[in-house]
Parts: sequence; structure tokens; C-alpha cells
Amino acid sequence: MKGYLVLENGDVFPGQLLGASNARDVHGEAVFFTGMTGYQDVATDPSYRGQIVVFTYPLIGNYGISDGQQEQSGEWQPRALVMGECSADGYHYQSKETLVSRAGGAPILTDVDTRALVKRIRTSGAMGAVITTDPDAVTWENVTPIEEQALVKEVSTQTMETFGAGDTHIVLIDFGHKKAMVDTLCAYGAKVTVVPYNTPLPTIEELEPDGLLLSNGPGNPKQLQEQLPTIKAAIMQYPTFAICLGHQLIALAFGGDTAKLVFGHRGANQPVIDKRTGRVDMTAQNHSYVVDRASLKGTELEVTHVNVNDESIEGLAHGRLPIRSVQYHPEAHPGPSDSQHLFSMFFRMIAKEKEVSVHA
Ligand SMILES: NC(=O)CC[C@H](N)C(=O)O
Repeated sequence: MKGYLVLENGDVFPGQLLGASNARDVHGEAVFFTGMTGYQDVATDPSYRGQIVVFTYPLIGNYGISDGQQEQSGEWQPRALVMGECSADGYHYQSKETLVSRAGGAPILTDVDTRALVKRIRTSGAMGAVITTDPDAVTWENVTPIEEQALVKEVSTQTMETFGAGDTHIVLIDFGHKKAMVDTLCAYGAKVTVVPYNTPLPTIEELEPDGLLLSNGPGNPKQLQEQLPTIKAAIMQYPTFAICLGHQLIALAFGGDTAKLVFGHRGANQPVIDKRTGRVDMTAQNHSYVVDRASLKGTELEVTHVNVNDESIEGLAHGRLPIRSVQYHPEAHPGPSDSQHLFSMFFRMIAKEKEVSVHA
């Protein structure tokens, strides 16, 4: 069936519509992902909730759908996918599922001039978009801009869940976490309790965590204003590592600010420099918002990592407390695992804290 992506600025990109179970218009924010692989990880990453993801790599679906290794959550997360070409059946994985069947009715628009579309997003910025079969009948009424959508509560767990059986107990505050985070923490010897994003401090305390992990998640971090006092109290009490949305929340909790990038960073090759060591890691990224540098003045947060391409803030450390955060994804999925060493840093931070309390 013929389908279209219509941008909020009126531009129309035609294609072929696969997988849409009905002809209803699907609204979202059009963003682009530049990795060559990782479509299943992207399509199940809760941070993509509310978005229409355009792949710059021309052929998607070609290695198939895995039974689980690539899944970052149990659900299909983006509103829609847009690509140059969709491979009908992928090789590598033996699963009978194809990208279209895995999408479960969420639209996939193929045969799109993604190069022209991505250039447009790069110049005009990420913006509202619709996947439709009738571009002349599109309406923008009653569409809440993504900045104002409360997306975290759609993706955060409703109940607590425990994984692994290691000696170090990590409480993962779930703003829409990727499974790879839990898997990595468990591989490093942790027991992980995943808790809802709005878990009150006494409940966290009852769990007696050795450390906290503040996860990634969708949407505008300022939608979580109400949670900031609890987040601040919790991270001041326990060694904390925070990733992506979690990193932005740490800045907000300590009085910093966030701003939206024109078109964000989504891909697998963003170079990040550690200002303390000079080491550069190629990183997996997926974000629209960044911590605003000027807003950190007067806070106790220091910038530890910077994006080599645009000098945006990529990592923070608290001057006094064991709190570290990064804007990128050390758990990868999809992308390079160069920055996995940050998990070792987190466990060292926890071990040091334990030592201090034993001697206190
Ligand atoms: N992956 C994430 O956690 C994304 C954080 C936030 N939603 C952003 O777009 O900047």
C-alpha cells in the first residue's frame, strides 16, 4: 500500500506502507538513527517511545529478528519505522519472525528517499510527523508535542522485579530501561532490583541498595520535575551511576538545566573524550536533550566527558559524592562496547564506599 511521511513543516515523503494494521494516521517525532545494524535493539528500546525512527542505513531487516538477545524490552517502542528498503526475511537468526511481524501492526514505511528526509531533519530539526495513507487529510489538532508528553510512565515497570543473585545489590530506577543494562550489571556480579520510576525513598531504603542505577528513558527530562526531590535525596545517599535520561535527571536534581539539540545524537559512532584521561571511546547514543553547560555553574557537578563532534556534555561527576553519569550508552545495544569499563568504575565506586563505611 502506498504510504507517506508528512513532516509538520508540510514536506511529504512517499513510500510503501508495510505492517500497518489499519489506515489510521500515526503521529510521532521524526528522528534519525545512523547505526548500520541494531534495528531490533532500536525498535525495542523504550527511549524511542513517541518517535518515528528514520534509518540512514539503506537496508533494514537483513539479518533477521533474534529470539531475545537483541530485545531491549518486551515491547515494540517507536510509533513507526522509516527506511530505504526492508528485507522481507533476514538470514542469520532462525526466528520465523520478520521485522514486519515483530512490529505487530506498527507502521513500517519503506522505499523512502531517506537521504533527502534526513537532510531535511538535519536542517530543520527533529519535528512532529505523521505516517498516513492520505497526506491531504492530515490534521495536527489535538496532537501533544513530544516535549509535553509524559512518556516515562508508559514504559516504566509497574512492579518491582529482581534479576541475578550477586553480592552487590543495585536498585535500578526504571525510567524505561534497556534490558542490556540489567544483563551487564548481572554479568558484573550484581543482584538488580528494577523499581518503578516514582518509587518513594523509604521503599528504596528498605531494599538496602549498595548502589543506584538511574536508567535511560523517553521524552523530555523536565516531565519528571515532580520526581526530582526523591531522586536528589536517593542519589545523595547511595553510590549512583546514571545513563542518558538518568544523567539529565542528575543535572536537573542538582539545579542544572537541560536543552534540546536540533536533531539529537542517535547512532553507534559518537566519539566521546574523557577530559581527565584523554581517552576517546566510540559510543552508542540515543538522545535529543543535553545538559546545559552554563547551568552547572554554582552546582557541585563537574563535566567529565565531552562529545568530540559538538562539545556537548557527555558525562558528569559530583565533586564530593560518589555520583557519576553519562549521556551515552555503555551497555551498547546497539553499538560499540568501548565504554563498558564505566560499569567497572561503578562497582569500584561501590566497593570504596563499603570500605569507608566499614572503617567509619
Ligand atoms: N536514551 C535516553 O535515555 C534518552 C533521554 C532523553 N529522552 C533524550 O531524548 O534526550
